[in-house]
Amino acid sequence: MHYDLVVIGTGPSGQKGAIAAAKMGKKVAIVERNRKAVGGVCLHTGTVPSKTIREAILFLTGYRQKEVYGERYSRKRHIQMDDLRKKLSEVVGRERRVILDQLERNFIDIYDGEAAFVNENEIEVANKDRSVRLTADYTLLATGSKPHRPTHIPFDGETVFDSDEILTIERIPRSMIVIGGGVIGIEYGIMFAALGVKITIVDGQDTLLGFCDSEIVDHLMFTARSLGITFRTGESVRSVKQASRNRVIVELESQKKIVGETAFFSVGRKGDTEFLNLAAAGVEVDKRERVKCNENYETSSPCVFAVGDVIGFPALASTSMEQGRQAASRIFERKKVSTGEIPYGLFTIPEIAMVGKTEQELTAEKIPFEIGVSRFEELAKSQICGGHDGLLKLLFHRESRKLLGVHCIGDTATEIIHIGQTIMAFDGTIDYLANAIFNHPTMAESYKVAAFDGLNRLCADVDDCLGTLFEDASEHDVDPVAIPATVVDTTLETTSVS
Ligand SMILES: Cc1cc2nc3c(=O)[nH]c(=O)nc-3n(C[C@H](O)[C@H](O)[C@H](O)COP(=O)(O)OP(=O)(O)OC[C@H]3O[C@@H](n4cnc5c(N)ncnc54)[C@H](O)[C@@H]3O)c2cc1C
Ligand SMILES: NC(=O)c1ccc[n+]([C@@H]2O[C@H](COP(=O)([O-])OP(=O)(O)OC[C@H]3O[C@@H](n4cnc5c(N)ncnc54)[C@H](O)[C@@H]3O)[C@@H](O)[C@H]2O)c1
Repeated sequence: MHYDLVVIGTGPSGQKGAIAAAKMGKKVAIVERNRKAVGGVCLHTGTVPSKTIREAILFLTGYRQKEVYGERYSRKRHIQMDDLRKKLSEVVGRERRVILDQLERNFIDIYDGEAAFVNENEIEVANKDRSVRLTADYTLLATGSKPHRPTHIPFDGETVFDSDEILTIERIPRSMIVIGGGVIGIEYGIMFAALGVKITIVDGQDTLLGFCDSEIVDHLMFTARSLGITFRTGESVRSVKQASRNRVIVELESQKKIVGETAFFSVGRKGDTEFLNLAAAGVEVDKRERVKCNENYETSSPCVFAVGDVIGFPALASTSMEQGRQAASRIFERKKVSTGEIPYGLFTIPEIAMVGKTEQELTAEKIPFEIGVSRFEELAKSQICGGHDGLLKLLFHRESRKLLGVHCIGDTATEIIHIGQTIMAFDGTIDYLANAIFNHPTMAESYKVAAFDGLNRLCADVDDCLGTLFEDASEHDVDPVAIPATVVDTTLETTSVS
């Protein structure tokens, strides 16, 4: 059978790439190892399971409500792994049906089996029952990634496990040594700490989550420590030994020994390219088995494009989807690839989200900026719902007042970050936020509070604050009537503080 496009992999990047090409009127096939795996790592072992389990933990432990009803409040005592997995099969089953339905109604042929190149225009798809050969003008590699599993680590799936296996462990351990404090290690580490598991996180780097704003990371570390997590940063692991079924000993190069019931290995991921016979198509990979490609998703073979985790950074479900769509329009419409600011969302407890530059980056680039902060404990919505722990931080240019970065920690951070993302996409200023009316009570109001805080700081720097705000209002094309209200608020607040 001949196709305009064969997509390998049904994760977010493959699905969206296949659908985009089908919408352009192309004949498209998509290949997945087996039909059960439709949806990819995202649906079966990555994003969706980890977030479903997180939600179950927050719900069953009554985490958010403890502030109101006291530390001993919980919805269920003696939570088991099966309680956490209860919702998972339902969520995964539904999502899988939605994906299959979307592919089918766009007339995309779905093949079950492991795909491997015969040459750059021919692919063999084999499962235990049969093997078929497909020919294609173009192939889109969307095969994703898998956990990096060093060979000297004694993985057994129950005492020493990776992020695929953590979903099937039989019972919640009393303690867990997390090796690798990247996004996966920290998300799962904090989740299990919220369940009362004693967590130690070991990482080779001195600073964790280095791409996030350091104030936000400090805030997260404070909360993590208050949940009993111990951090061992700047440490190398010498060995991991399984002393018995419920006892692991991790030895560090610094001679420290950490003893725990279990060890969770999360030291990064590698491209899922082992069985693709990429050499037959002339496609090159790097040392982590990721496909090498340029910014237009073109690989070293002119007929083969690659998207999603298999090409590495940023390796998110959100970016993977967009890469799939953009690759399809690059292949068939020769469109230039362009992406705006990428929002990051970390589903830690509390959650973290960011868009744009961090304070460290602006300082290094010598960009004159000011900060506006809103603390969630001051928001009515936060009082109503619980989850006071958090803040929103706006970074804006001192002269143009354009928003340069937004950093948030706390409940709904991953949702409300998109407000900042949109303002930045339209080159918006902090004045817009100070003047806009937000629904009350909402967490989104934190933008307005932070904007006022930012304007106050800017004001504190000039002699004639009132005059400056009026001048700036006309300069920045803001309704001048709205600005004095800010000033009145500012004066009152300043008076009450002094
Ligand atoms: C624990 C965890 C939590 C995560 N949380 C988040 C999050 O909160 N937010 C976020 O944005 N991202 C998150 N991610 C990342 C996200 O899951 C990935 O970025 C996303 O799944 C990548 O999508 P993809 O389309 O590249 O491939 P994948 O989802 O990896 O799918 C690839 C598919 O290709 C198939 N395949 C591979 N080789 C072949 C072959 N030879 N033949 C046939 N089929 C093949 C595989 O079976 C798989 O189904 C998380 C990842 C993990 C591991
Ligand atoms: N919310 C989200 O968006 C989300 C959630 C989970 C995963 N993800 C995606 O999954 C990807 C993979 O996550 P990850 O956490 O596995 O990888 P990662 O690359 O983010 O982190 C790996 C960590 O392991 C450490 N490390 C490596 N080797 C080590 C060793 N020998 N000893 C001690 N520490 C070591 C590194 O310093 C690093 O901090 C992420 O890059 C991200 O794109 C995203």
